Amino acid sequence: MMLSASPAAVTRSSLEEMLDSLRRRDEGLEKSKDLPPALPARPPSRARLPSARHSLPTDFKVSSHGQVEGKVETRASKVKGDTKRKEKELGYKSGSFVSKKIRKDQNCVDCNPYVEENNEKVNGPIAGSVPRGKESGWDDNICYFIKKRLSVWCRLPNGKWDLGKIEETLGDEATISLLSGTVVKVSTAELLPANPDILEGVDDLMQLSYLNEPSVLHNIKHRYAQDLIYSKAGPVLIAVNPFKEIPIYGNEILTSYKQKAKDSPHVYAIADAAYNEMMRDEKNQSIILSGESGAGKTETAKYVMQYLAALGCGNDSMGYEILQTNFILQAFGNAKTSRNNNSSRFGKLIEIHFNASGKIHGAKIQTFLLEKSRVVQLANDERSYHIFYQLCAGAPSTLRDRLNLRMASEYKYLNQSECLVVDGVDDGMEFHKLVDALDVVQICKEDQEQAFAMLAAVLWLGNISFQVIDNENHVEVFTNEAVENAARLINCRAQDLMLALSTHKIQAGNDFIAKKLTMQKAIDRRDALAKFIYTRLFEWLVVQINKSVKVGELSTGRSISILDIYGFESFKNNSFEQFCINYANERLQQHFNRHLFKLQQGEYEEDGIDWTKVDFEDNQECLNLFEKKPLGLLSLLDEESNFPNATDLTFTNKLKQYFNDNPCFKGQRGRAFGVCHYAGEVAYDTNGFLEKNRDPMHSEFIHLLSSSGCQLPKSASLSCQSGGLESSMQSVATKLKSQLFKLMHQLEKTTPHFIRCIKPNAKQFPGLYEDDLVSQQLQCCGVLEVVRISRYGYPTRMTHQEFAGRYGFLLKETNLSWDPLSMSVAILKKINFLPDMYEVGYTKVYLRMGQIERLEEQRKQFLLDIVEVQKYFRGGQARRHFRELKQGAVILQSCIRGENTRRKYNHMIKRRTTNAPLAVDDQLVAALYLQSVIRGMVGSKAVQQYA
Ligand SMILES: Nc1ncnc2c1ncn2[C@@H]1O[C@H](COP(=O)(O)OP(=O)(O)OP(=O)(O)O)[C@@H](O)[C@H]1O
Repeated sequence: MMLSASPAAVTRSSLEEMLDSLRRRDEGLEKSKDLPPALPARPPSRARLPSARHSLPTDFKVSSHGQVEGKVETRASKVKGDTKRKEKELGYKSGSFVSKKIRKDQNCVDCNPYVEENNEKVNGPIAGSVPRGKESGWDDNICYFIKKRLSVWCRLPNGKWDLGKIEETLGDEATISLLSGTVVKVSTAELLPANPDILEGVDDLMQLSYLNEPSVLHNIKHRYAQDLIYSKAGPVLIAVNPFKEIPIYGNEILTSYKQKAKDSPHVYAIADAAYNEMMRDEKNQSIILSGESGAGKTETAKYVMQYLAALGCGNDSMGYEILQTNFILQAFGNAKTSRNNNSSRFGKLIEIHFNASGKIHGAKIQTFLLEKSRVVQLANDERSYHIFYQLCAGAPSTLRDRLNLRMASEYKYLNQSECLVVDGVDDGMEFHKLVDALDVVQICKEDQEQAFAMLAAVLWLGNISFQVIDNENHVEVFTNEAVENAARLINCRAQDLMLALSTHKIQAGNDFIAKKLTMQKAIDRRDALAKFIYTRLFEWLVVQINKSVKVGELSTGRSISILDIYGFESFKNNSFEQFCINYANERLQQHFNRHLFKLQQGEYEEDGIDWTKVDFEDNQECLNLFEKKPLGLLSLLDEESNFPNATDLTFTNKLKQYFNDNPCFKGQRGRAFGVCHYAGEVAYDTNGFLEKNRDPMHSEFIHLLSSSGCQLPKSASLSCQSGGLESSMQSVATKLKSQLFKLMHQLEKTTPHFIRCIKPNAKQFPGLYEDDLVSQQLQCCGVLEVVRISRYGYPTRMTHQEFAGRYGFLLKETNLSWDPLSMSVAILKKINFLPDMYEVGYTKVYLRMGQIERLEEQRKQFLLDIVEVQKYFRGGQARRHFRELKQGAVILQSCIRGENTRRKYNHMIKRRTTNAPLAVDDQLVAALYLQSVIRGMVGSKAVQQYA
């Protein structure tokens, strides 16, 4: 279908008539509104229709797919000047929580994973985003509050917000009596309106009349104090970590969300929404968890999976198997850090696939960049991966003997940080649970034992030491049980292992000669082998799990992906690992921004919706700092890593030279530099950056492992030699970047659902809510802006084709000549939506939060009514059919009986003509014959009458 319109059309089409009448109705409704003066006015009725306010461009066309063809001038360009002026007039002011950072020309074309798909949409309208005129109403509101002496939030000199009542004002100074009884004098600029008591602790921040930093913080705090850890910020679920068990999970609660008996914010509700949307639209969904380290992402992801497993429990064992994979990956990929006792040290995307009837029929797990250095090097008070401690504490004696296993305290890789246990965790018990989980995902006992042998080999490698043998600090391996055990577990000759650890092969002509390594190089070599074995073991495990949970062909259009990556980290000393983790978080933040701010607002403008932009903290500039080619942190890091004489210091100096003027970069003394991330500034020490980025794959290792008599190390080396060779040549940073780009492409094909996990305190204590910490996290994820966009925005967007197709039958009369846009308008008119609740764009219908449910409800009811009518109709039809059959049967029977009797009669007549005497029987038969003939005649007469 092609639709074109000309603003200059003289005759009014029926569509225009309809649009006008709809607008007149909306205006009528609007006038009747009686809003209290003190509350900020709802956005004035914006149920505008394109023809009423925006003339369609002359070359405007809608394709059959509902896409705008031709150039549509965006409203942004038209209103930009106006709004700037308006902003000035209204004295728009950005508070700390709603700080604005708008940057132009921020997308680096060759560094953007989205560029191919929608460059114009993302870059175009947003670059010059305009502050909202509407939100500047704070000033007016506070004047009203001051006049009426109402409750206000007041920022004290220490920066904290407190609730109080305005006693009096003198010029720009207000005297406030705080709830504690203290009276303070502050500038009126430090006051913000407080919400009425009735709005205390609302489920959804969208319900707050006054949306400001202290109100949001207070609302979440109030709920947290009552163990209500979940709140909504429009479409985003906010989950505050309780750091204690609370009875809000389990089968009973799960069932009430499943049956829609409960609808308060909950992780189950998000999972339910994703599931229903997937089943309704046959579109892949994603649930994206973000938040700082220790904020609760992994725990929340587990509850999502638990819910989905319960919903899609067609193949019971599959749901259970998928849940068990969590346990295995946590054992091998999580560790105690100073911020979180169970911190994920890898990123994970799990796709759960469903069949047409909504039952789980398989899954696929992808992991990203495991933190390798943790295997060999630990910060104080931190642990290596849980699995090492679990194995040492829980392995049964037979296994211990076979692996020559000792206590964790006897291994240097584990005892260096002097932290061997985690409070409240029994590693021995965890080991048994792990073995059960490995059984569930069908990893055979033989493979399990090989995996444990590799772990033990890593531990023994750490105990290998070297002795200096000459003046040049060249070393040899110190022969002790560590070498023997490590070699035995890898299943290679001890001599070969010693050579691989202490020598470097150099080609001389056609021969190779072994050159002794120096002490540091040998230690690095040993650690590199341990890291290599561990990472290959981790990868092998993921492959085995995937084999186990994959069932046949994975479906398209019916999957839910759950993304849980390591949270943003900022320590006192931040190294290459934090650099990578924080870069990954920047990418994820951009995905969040893109979906909740950029795409949505861009779409409104393109589609002619009357929309005033909400600004947000865009992290594109920081991403550019990382990704830009050739001058970005990652490119320069790669360049220096390939340069033989480069050092960490030359790398840092290069950064300082190139990025001196970049506002996201902060040059620091020596080998340090800082990056202004979306979540705050982080100082990185580049010590070890180049080596960690190169992550060299020594040929000696491949040689050593491929000679192993065990399958697992052998296959690890083979995978490196074949398919993995190219990727093993890539630097860590490049690998991470391409993994993240691939991930973003994948996520782009899904409908995202966001969960923002918040860490209420750094001590991991239950019940402790630190305002500053929470405020900073909410600020990072732009909670206020999300709520604002949601409050005034339209989460449901459907093309006119889809809308007309789905709801067109609700119209009593339709005109076949109507195009989908006319149908959409007619439907909206019929449904009687409030004026604020929808917008009609050039290509789509836009509905506010909650409206689609209303429409769906009406659709459902209508369908039920139709079924009811159909039921009566079909019943009547079936009854009539039955009667017809019955009558037919009677007629048929009477005909057959008549025929039979006629035959008998003829037979009797024949006997009479031959003068044969009539027997008594024959007399009886004759009487019966006469009777039946008469009955037959009466019956057919009745039937004829009835028919
Ligand atoms: N809903 C919850 N109920 C009870 N405790 C929780 C909940 N969410 C998190 N926790 C507690 O907080 C700890 C940290 O949570 P989690 O490991 O999920 O954080 P994370 O955000 O994944 O951190 P990282 O990025 O370091 O992996 C958990 O080990 C658990 O003790």
